Amino acid sequence: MMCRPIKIQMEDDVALDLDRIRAVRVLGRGALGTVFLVTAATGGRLPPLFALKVFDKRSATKPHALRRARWELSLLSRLSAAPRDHPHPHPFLPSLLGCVETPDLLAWAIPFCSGGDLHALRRSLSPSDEEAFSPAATRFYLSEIVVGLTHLHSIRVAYRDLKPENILLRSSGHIMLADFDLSRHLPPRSITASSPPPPLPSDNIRRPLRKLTRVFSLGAADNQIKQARLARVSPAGRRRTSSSSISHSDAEERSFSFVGTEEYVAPEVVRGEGHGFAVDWWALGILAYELAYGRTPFRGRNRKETFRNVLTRPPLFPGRRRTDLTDLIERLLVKDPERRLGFTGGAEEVKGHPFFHGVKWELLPEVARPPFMAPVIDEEEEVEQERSNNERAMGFDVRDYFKGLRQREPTVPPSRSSESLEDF
Ligand SMILES: Nc1ncnc2c1ncn2[C@@H]1O[C@H](COP(=O)(O)OP(=O)(O)OP(=O)(O)O)[C@@H](O)[C@H]1O
Repeated sequence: MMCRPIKIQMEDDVALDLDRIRAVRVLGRGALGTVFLVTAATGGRLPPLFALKVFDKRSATKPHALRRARWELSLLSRLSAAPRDHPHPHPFLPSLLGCVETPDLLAWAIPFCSGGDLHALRRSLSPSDEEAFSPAATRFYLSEIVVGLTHLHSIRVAYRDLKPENILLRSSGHIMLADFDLSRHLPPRSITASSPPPPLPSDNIRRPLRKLTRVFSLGAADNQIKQARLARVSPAGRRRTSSSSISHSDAEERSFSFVGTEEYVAPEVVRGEGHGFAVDWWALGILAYELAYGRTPFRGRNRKETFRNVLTRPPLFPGRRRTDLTDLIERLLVKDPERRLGFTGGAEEVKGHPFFHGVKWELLPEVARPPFMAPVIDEEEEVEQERSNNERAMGFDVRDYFKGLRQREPTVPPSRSSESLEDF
């Protein structure tokens, strides 16, 4: 089959050759695509294992699904393009390893995160949802997320889908924000101040790694960080929300589409007022709450109740003890976006909150022992063994995977993705 590369701005050639890669297994299925663990033929520029997100053009009944897939790809390309002042891939954002388009598929490769996602990790640690991460672990993850958001905002991109399921964990234990199909470029006038990306070193660069305690000033209680083996738990499906865009003459400045995951949607989005970068700071508040307390603060019995809570209720904290974390959450969960932490001062304002006091932001990627490390996976070894045992039996071709799906479902019903992305 002819595979044609997508024209995107990259310094290196990123065209993937589907004849030279084999899928080992499906890593996950989302509203937009299926993600595979993939191995490439030896000798190329690709790592031995990587993730391949594949968008099946034939199963998408709505044109905006393809548009979203293309947007995600173009953003990844942009994140990977190395401007002179920031020459390495961002440590907490994915880099684009390659991409390919066929008449049926649009596929792109990003680094494989063997640690699963934060939602699965939290559930594996506390299945009852009662306990959650320690303050130190919460601070570590929030800090890395803030650095990722700082960079996105600096290139005028609002993420709009911050939630634990989209925070993947690399084998190093550091985070990688994933899933950018809901993100949106916001033109300058809508921008709340956001600082330029810090000159973070790539995690490809060999440097002496640092201990968590040298990057964070940890209190005694915070030192009780436990090592945990990660269970591969499928993230519980949380409904993503997407309904009609609200038309507005000012639409160039702000986004008026109604997207996100119910429990993470900001009040201004519920009210249909249009939104800017402050939606990400709101979502950071929800995430901070969920990481610390094991549940989101405004969840109701149904969508209507959740939204009512989002609009009217203050977050309530178990035990009512006031801490820097509860203060941070309250300031991020201010209903009026213009009074929300981060609106006026951007990421620097968030970083300056006392909860983050002592965080050495530029050293974060060098923390050698993050709170949780993924179990050492020997998939790479397995792949190598299989490869030497029997080259032809190794894995499967992603094109065959989708052909097989189509044969089993001759008339493809509207997919979950096309339903949930309706009218975007
Ligand atoms: N780089 C990666 N490494 C490991 N697993 C990954 C990677 N990227 C994605 N996954 C897995 O695949 C799942 C689906 O990926 P992703 O969220 O990007 O797809 P999507 O179709 O955009 O989903 P959504 O419905 O959230 O929009 C993720 O939840 C995750 O479990």
